[in-house]
Amino acid sequence: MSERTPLILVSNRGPCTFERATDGTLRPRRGGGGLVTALTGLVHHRDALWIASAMSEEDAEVAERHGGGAFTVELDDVSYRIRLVVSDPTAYDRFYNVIANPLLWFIQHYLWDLSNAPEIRRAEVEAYEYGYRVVNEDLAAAVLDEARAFDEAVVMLHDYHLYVAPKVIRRERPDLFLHHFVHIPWTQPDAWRVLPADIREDIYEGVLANDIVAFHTRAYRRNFLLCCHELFGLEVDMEAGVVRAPDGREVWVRAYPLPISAQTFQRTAQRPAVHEYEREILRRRREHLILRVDRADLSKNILRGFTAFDLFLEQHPEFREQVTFIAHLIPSRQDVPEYREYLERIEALVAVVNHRHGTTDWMPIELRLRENLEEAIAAYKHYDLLIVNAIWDGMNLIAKEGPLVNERNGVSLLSENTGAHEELAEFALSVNPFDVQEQADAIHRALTMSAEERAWRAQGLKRIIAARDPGHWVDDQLADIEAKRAGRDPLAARPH
Ligand SMILES: O=P(O)(O)OC[C@H]1O[C@@H](O)[C@H](O)[C@@H](O)[C@@H]1O
Repeated sequence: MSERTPLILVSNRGPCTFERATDGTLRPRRGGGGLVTALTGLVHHRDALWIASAMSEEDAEVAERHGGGAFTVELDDVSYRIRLVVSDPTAYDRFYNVIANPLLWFIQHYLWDLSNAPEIRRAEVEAYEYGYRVVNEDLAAAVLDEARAFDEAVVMLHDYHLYVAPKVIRRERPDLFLHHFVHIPWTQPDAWRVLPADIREDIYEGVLANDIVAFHTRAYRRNFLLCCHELFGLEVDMEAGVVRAPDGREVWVRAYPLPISAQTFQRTAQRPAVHEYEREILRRRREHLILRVDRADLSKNILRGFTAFDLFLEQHPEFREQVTFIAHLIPSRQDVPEYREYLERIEALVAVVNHRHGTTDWMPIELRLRENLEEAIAAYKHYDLLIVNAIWDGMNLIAKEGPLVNERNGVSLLSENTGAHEELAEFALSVNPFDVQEQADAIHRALTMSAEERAWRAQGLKRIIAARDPGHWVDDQLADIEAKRAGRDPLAARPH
């Protein structure tokens, strides 16, 4: 693919949201989450226009000021060319708070089993029709508008918010190359049966309108192929990773595990604000420091993590007053009732554990409910144990960021259901996210591990994490785009 082939990125959340400063001006603030990190790697690598939803009134105001067109934003030394798309607020609310989160997010993290899945009523069907589809059509319209200037372009769509947009784009512009990266797990066929058949079909038709569908791991890639075959009887080649779409086109299905940028992250870890927070941690730390950093999301399995810690303290009372568990939790999606309740349950459980084991001058769990990158990085540097016990997680970048900058040969407790586990299993302590006793035992093992084993594990993790950067991730995808455009055989392209 030529360096000059225009690249259009599309995602619901853009690189920043706008906030009103005290002087009344609108200032960009970097968006959180793995997706923004991943796409920033892409923007670093290639000139690209990034189309995203206006997620707040302030975003909409900025979009309006630019006449709905593209503009440039400078953020943390990166220059982004973005276009914010304003959708009808009611449609957007249905799209984000009824369909994308929770419905699709829950299905794709197995957060329901089929006995406690939600009732689908007219409200959900209408939210799909008049919310999810509408926002997808709005974003697709912006892509078509931007692509009008080009004879050819590659459109890279991202995540579960945009499953329908590709078919809207393809209908108008079959010549554009459509590549869709799904950053969250793809679950097995039965999980998708929660959706009414016509919605399920609409979603798969949408995703299969792409030329390439991409995931972080081979397991999600396999699940997607299985779904195409079992739910829709489509012809799939599991080995080559190819599915024949209903209209006869070949769709490639690929896995590209997302790396972090070691260089950029290490630079961020040297900011003066990080050093300031480190001093505070060093002043207050006990013998052992356990850390977790997560969005307060049900998929992150935060309650079971605290229960495991509770068990550990009960079974190993000699560790009381010796260990502190800092939990940096970023409140997220608070307009969705399940998320609000989850946060309440987290706070209640922390109060119980602290009450049960705490003493007058020791609080076992310290809950930090805020987003503060520098504070979190300071804690990364000084943990003895990092807990990542997600029920399911597309990749989980915390599992990579923490070990990269940690300075104490800290151990990683890592759920076997995270995408990162495919790469890091050898050097982490793998756990089953449901098995709280196993997690309690792993906490004990980590805190009593020999210095040699800790060093061996920590160095192994650092080596794997630093070996690849987002440039490789982007190059692999661009190489496959090139191969497919050139009509090459999928098996002859690089192995997946
Ligand atoms: O709802 P939000 O805050 O935009 O978060 C969405 C993102 O959440 C992140 O946790 C996921 O890794 C991304 O895949 C996803 O796009």
